[in-house]
Parts: sequence; C-alpha cells; structure tokens
Amino acid sequence: MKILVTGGAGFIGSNFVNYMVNHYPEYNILNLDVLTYAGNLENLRSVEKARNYQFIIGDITNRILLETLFEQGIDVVINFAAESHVDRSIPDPGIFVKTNIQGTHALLETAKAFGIKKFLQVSTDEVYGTIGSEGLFCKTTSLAPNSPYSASKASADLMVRAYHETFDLPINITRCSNNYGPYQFPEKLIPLMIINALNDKPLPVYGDGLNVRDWLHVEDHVDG
Ligand SMILES: Cc1cn([C@H]2C[C@H](O)[C@@H](COP(=O)(O)OP(=O)(O)O[C@H]3O[C@H](C)C(=O)[C@H](O)[C@H]3O)O2)c(=O)[nH]c1=O
Repeated sequence: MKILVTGGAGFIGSNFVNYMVNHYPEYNILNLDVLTYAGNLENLRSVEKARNYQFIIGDITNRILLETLFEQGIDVVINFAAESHVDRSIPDPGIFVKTNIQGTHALLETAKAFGIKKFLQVSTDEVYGTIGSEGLFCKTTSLAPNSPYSASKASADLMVRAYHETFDLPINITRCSNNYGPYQFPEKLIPLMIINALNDKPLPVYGDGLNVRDWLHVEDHVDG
C-alpha cells in the first residue's frame, strides 16, 4: 500500500507521518510538502531514514509533478496540505485560494485520472462558522464559513464531495476541531501563549475572549 501524504512536514501532517511510519512498516509513506514557513523537516527527523518513508519537495498545485508521483502507483491520498492560519487569510486570501482550493482540485483530478482506493480530505470544523456558548456542530450542520481560510476549506470540501458524486471517487472528509500538541507553529493560540508567558510577554486575547473552541490533541487526531 502506497500512501501519498500531502503537507506531511506541517503540524498535523508530520504527526501523522511519524505515526504511520512507525505503526505501519508495511505501508509506504510518500510525503509531498512545499515547505512553507509552517513546514519543518525537523519534525520528521526520527523517520527520515526509515525504509518505508520518502520525502518529495513540491507543490500540490503542480499537476506535472503530481502525475509523476501517481505514475509510481498511489493507493491512498491523504490531503493535509493547506494554508491554515485564519489571521493570515484576512490580509492575503489569494494563497489560501491557490493552495487549499486549486491544490485540492489538482489532487482530485490526478487521483481521478490514475484511480485510487481512497482520497481523505483533512478539513476543519471552521467550515460550520460560529457556535454560541451552547450547542454543537455535526456533519449535517449547514456550512457557514466566516473567514477566507474557512471559505477556502469549505470550497475544497465541496469539490471533494462533487468528485465522489460525479466521478465515484472514493472519498472521506474529516472536520476536526482545534488541534494542539508537538510541532505546532507558534502563531496558533496555545504555543503562542506558552512562549509569550515563558518570555514575560503580553498574552494577546482577541475581542472579549469569549470565543468557543473544542481542543483535540494532535496524537488523538492522527490515531483516529
Ligand atoms: C493567535 C491567537 C488566537 N486567539 C484566539 C482566536 C481564536 O478564537 C482562538 C484560537 O486561535 P488560533 O489562531 O489558534 O486558531 P483558530 O483560528 O481557531 O483556527 C485553528 O483551528 C481550526 C480548527 C483550523 O482549522 C485552523 O487551521 C487553525 O488555525 O484564540 C487569541 O485570542 N489570541 C491570539 O494571539
């Protein structure tokens, strides 16, 4: 079984790659990552020489590169590659459209052309928008993305769904809540607050501080 993991040098992706390489030595893990500011090969130091692991630097929007990889025979695609920071999507939505929407589309087209056993889209509960102090999101909740980031993820999810409905591509979409744990880039709330606290810097709380988030340890996420 050959698994193409995109974005495997990022926070959740690198935790997933570490988990899979160690727990499933019979699977071959191909990690495709463009190494943006949020990707770090140090996260993968312990598996970089593993027999069942290979790293390729490259962009998921590059169809020619994708075709070269799929020619090697890919069984499963797990798409972690994404611009993920809500705050960055406000001044610069374009890169979110490119990576999250166009990149997912390029992956879907290539997966359709070559045939695969499964396409797993790793998405986010942000596609459901804002929740109050009570209630919960479930998979039938209407999509109501509020930021360019969440709109790009919702768009990609709908394209993944359409490739299933139209072309019978075997897909799953997961929509996790906020992750925390090892290798998280310190622009996100928990690592930022810890680093600032350790350095006696201010702890910036947005708005009235009453935003609601569910937290999921990244190792529980990748285990799931
Ligand atoms: C960085 C920062 C954040 N916040 C607030 C803003 C949010 O209400 C909450 C968490 O913010 P953070 O930027 O860590 O993450 P979210 O905006 O919830 O989004 C994250 O979790 C979802 C599921 C994804 O899908 C995103 O990819 C991921 O970035 O703390 C502050 O109050 N101060 C700060 O300095």
